[in-house]
Amino acid sequence: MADSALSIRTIEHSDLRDFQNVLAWAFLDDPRGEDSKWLKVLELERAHAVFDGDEMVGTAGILSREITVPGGRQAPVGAVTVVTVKPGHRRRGVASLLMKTQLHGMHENGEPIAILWASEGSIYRRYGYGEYATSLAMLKMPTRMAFHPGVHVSDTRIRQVTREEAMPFMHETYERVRRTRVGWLDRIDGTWDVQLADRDIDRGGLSSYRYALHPEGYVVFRVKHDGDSSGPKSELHVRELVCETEQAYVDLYRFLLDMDLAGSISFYTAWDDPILHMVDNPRKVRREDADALWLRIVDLDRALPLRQYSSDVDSVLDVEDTFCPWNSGRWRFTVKNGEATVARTEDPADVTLDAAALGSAFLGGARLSVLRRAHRVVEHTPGHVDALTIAFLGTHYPHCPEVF
Ligand SMILES: CC(=O)SCCNC(=O)CCNC(=O)[C@H](O)C(C)(C)COP(=O)(O)OP(=O)(O)OC[C@H]1O[C@@H](n2cnc3c(N)ncnc32)[C@H](O)[C@@H]1OP(=O)(O)O
Repeated sequence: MADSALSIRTIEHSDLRDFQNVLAWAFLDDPRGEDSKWLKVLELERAHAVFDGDEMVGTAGILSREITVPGGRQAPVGAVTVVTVKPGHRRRGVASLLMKTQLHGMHENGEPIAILWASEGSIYRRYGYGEYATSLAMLKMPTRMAFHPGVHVSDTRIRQVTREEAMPFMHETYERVRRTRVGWLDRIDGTWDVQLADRDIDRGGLSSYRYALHPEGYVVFRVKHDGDSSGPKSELHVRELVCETEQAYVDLYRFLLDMDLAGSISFYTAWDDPILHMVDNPRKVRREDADALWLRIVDLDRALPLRQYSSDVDSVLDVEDTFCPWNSGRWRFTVKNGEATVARTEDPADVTLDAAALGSAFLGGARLSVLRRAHRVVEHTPGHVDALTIAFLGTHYPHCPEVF
């Protein structure tokens, strides 16, 4: 429950200095004033601040984006960002007030889905966000690994070019590719500036970005220079690898693996990145998994029909949602030929689950059958959880390649 001394409103241009100070201090960062890269994408009319009297003590923003959902469709999504509370004002309901204002506002605007990257794993489930809506694999591999004999590398020439030369091609390629990848987002010019920010302060001690183009894809990476008397062993840190064809993916990986003076490659990539099956010795690829997007179904009856499903089902879902109570209660969820309809019903429930569980499963990330084993989903009619699990799964794991 929020402290009654608190008030909340959207921000104006004159609030930006305080807004940036609060978020910098909350993230243990240096305030950057006008230099903050987040200014390039912040939508003032969707950014909220909480005040204790005249003092700004909390911030949060929503970015109006589009996400690719199963079936290759695009759905509007509120990308929640810069949720911060000034040190000294925590644990008195500031973040909860921000979350409630955002989600109720999205409901009134008819925006069906919210997504975020969580700074800590214990914050967002209470607000109905589901973990592992998309996952990440953090891969580290030695260069010069051979491919499995069946992997064909083409003789296409890959060109390393300047940022200015690369940008137009990258914009066009990304725009086509993101429409085919579940979990990928659209980008405006400001998004590119944030995602590929390349000032000294953005580099974390690594080199500036390098850009390499293939006719059907591109790779962006930084270099961490390293080496000793045994020879050079610089690290290539891949920022994004975006390809329209599988051949380009193979060719660009080969380009990186064959880079002279480099000893290893690191890449935060899709959970099911095919590289593990491309190389001759998959154990040489060290892999650590992490949650990526957390997803919140804001309006269940608007959100569920937005995507396509893998098989037919007909189940009554009893949904628990105290934070967004308009979703609570029983819904008949029917899929025919991949298309879903959702309607209120008085029929008995086949499955009970909460909003966060539904959010985890929505893109085909977490499996409802696994959530049942975790006691997050309860089956009342045998067979329904398995049927729903299969309906929600896609051919690939969902993946979101950018942190916003
Ligand atoms: C999408 C993003 O922007 S992710 C970035 C999130 N921001 C940060 O990590 C910056 C540093 N942290 C902060 O600014 C703050 O601690 C926040 C935003 C995480 C939480 O703000 P607060 O105003 O303290 O949260 P609030 O008081 O509303 O807490 C609500 C509940 O969540 C719990 N909670 C809040 N933060 C945390 C946390 N980091 N770990 C565990 N529990 C937490 C509270 O204990 C409380 O639980 P209760 O309802 O059972 O009493």
